[in-house]
Amino acid sequence: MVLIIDDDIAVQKSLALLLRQQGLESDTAGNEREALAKLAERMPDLILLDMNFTVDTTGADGLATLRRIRALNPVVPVILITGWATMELAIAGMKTGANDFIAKPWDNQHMLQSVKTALELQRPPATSKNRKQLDQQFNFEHIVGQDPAFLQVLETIGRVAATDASVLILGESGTGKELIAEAIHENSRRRQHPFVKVNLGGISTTLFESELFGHKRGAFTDARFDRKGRFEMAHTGSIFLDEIGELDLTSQVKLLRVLQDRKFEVLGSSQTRSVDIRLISATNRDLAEMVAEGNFREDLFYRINLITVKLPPLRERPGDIPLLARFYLDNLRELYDRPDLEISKTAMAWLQQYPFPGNIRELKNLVERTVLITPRNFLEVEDFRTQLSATAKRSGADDLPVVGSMTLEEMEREMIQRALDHYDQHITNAARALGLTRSALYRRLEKYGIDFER
Ligand SMILES: Nc1ncnc2c1ncn2[C@@H]1O[C@H](COP(=O)(O)OP(=O)(O)OP(=O)(O)O)[C@@H](O)[C@H]1O
Repeated sequence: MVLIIDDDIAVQKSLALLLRQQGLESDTAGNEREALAKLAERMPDLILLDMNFTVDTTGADGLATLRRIRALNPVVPVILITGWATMELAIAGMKTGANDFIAKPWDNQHMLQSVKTALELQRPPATSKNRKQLDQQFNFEHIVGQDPAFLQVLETIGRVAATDASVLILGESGTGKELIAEAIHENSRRRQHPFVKVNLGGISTTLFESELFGHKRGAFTDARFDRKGRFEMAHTGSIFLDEIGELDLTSQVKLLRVLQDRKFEVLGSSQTRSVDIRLISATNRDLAEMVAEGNFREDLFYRINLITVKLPPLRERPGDIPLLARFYLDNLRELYDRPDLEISKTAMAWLQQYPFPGNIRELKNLVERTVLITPRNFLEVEDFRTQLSATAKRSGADDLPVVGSMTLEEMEREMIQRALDHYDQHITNAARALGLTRSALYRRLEKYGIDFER
């Protein structure tokens, strides 16, 4: 049963009808006293609480009611309904332990999505499963790992995949955030629909709107054709916003608006469009710290992280290193038709103690490079070590310009240009060769004003 707390009878009725159409029973309360009496009688499965449910539009009563509900029951899911004007109250409500918030006027589909998600997530998480059990239940193909902390991640994403909950994936560069985002989509009921990836690190403020919302021909000087935005492409599917921590404050407001209302306008068109998406985002930045410093909007933070998943760095799960190394070796055996490829025991132990600052991506590259360069099939410690030091040596002292002839910045610019030329302007490859994330490379391209072909 869902308890609707609102003094507006029209709101009570329309919410009750919406829920009934989905087979959900509901009850209503017009004020706090009535609500608390009903809660004492029977605890509902979910509460919908209007933050402005008295004539006093400060909404302070909604917050006070939420506190009382939490004192009575710390776990019953509560979704706040709030006007744009009282958004800070919704944020205060999230801190007080609300599960989600919806802005008025709400979109019915978005409301139901939030209700169903809260109800589904309420089920107690299963006890820790081993990898085999997880594989029987979910599709985690191409994902290697059985370290307990990593299995916990797989268990969480398996459980939340079926809901429409927004998921925020945190982790250092190369820990597999994109792979995990894909797995969430693949295990969701949206799997037959698009999975659209957007790298927010590479998008300037001016490009942001046209990239995400699309534009009409003539919307601005360079808009020679109509362009479909990423949100529209992701309709009925999932949208993956990578490097969300790189987004500037202006773009954050625009993103919040569409996530809140599930509505947006194509640039150059006055028509409002509705969109049905599941949001997955990722970053290697400390978003909570960015919120504290005022560099990331708190309301956006709460909007994107109904569920947070933290991927452990590879050095914290050394037990997975041999599994990953063998996985990549198997792929290479097939790819290069070298069935006898093998990693010696000592080499495996050596790999296991290496800290891999670049995480899984670095391990993958190291295995690939070593296989390519080494003519023998039996790979020893020396073969791996040579590859590591070869990378280090390429920037070795002998080849460096004379002190005073170049600044560090000039060298950086030069190196970036060389990497782009070497890889025919392929950003991902150039970034990898430079040991940067794509977004870090984009930032530098902008900083140095280097032209590149997208
Ligand atoms: N558990 C895993 N099993 C197998 N391969 C993995 C695993 N995790 C990551 N990888 C591989 O490592 C590489 C890096 O992963 P991914 O791009 O998902 O990392 P990321 O955290 O999104 O990195 P960045 O923050 O730099 O964008 C990819 O080639 C991916 O396929």
